[in-house]
Amino acid sequence: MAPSFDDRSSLFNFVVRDGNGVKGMVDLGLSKVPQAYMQPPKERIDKQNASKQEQPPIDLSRLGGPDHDEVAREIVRAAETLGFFQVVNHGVPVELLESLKDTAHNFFSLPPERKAIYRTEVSPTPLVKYGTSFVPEKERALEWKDYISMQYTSEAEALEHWPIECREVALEYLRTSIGMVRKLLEVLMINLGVKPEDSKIDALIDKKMINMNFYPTCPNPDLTVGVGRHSDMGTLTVLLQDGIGGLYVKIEEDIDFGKKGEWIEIPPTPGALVINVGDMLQVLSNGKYKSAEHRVRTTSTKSRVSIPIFTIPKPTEKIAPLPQVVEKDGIALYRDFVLADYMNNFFGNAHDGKKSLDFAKINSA
Ligand SMILES: O=C(O)CCC(=O)C(=O)O
Ligand SMILES: [Fe+2]
Repeated sequence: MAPSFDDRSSLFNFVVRDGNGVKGMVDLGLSKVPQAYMQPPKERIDKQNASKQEQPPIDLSRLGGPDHDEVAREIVRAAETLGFFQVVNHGVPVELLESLKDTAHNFFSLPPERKAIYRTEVSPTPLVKYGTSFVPEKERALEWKDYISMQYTSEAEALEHWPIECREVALEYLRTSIGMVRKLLEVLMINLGVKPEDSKIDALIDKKMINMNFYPTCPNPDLTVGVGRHSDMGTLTVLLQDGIGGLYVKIEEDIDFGKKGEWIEIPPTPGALVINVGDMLQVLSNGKYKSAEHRVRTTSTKSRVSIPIFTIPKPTEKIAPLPQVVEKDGIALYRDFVLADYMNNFFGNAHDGKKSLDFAKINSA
């Protein structure tokens, strides 16, 4: 018999503990969203009143050519304002983007038992984690999302431990994206006055995680969120979204295309990848680059997939605003800390906008 989804603990057991996910619940047939997923009014996403980001994607093939400086300025400006931009000619083959989306759909169509072997409590490897929502134990309202997360340590370990259904395409995505991430970081670091030889880019992207997010169709998209307001904790995120849309970013400060505090949709753009600044880059740049607050809407018509690569410094890395920037600014806005401590705090709490950065903020600043 189907469990009663009106009762939070039986819902929790079915969706979270037994690994059926939101997908398992939706597959049983739902005419309305269970209470556990209903967001308070201030967290709901008003689709009607949000505008779309209209900036064309940045063409990365122009880096290193005669237009290099102009493209570099576009990248810097995007990182300093919205903290989100799209790129094309990024070096990741367009056919691979299609395979990634198909792979994500195929993976989440597997029977629940096949996915549930990767639940944190039982996963045969610490590198792979399958789950739902973000931190279900701590959330007042759950997020309408299932995910599989794959941590990269080496090719050999990925080939051995990542789920067989996704390992080849996920690895190829990582291999072909990382060069682009390095180039973007080079541009962003040089703009901060850091010499390329001092920029320690490898240390900033030492840890890499690929997630496949699955947002099943939802009977009440107006009451739920796919992902609640958050910023990403790492350095830069590369994100592939499909054609459905629903990714919204909060405008940090007045810019040509919007006012501070408004939410703007990053429109799906065929062949493009989305890039966003994470908390670590905001700290390193002493607040110049914006780790943007973002969230995801659900849809009633089609399930959506998105596939982010999170680049993160080494867990033992000491993070602090770069001396070159602090010297210029005359003040440090963030204290120094060890990355692992920041991560524990980030993954130990429900999503709450940019509150994660309070961990490092110097309040008197
Ligand atoms: O699904 C999306 O478009 C964004 C997902 C996201 O923000 C995340 O996984 O951190
Ligand atoms: Fe995110």
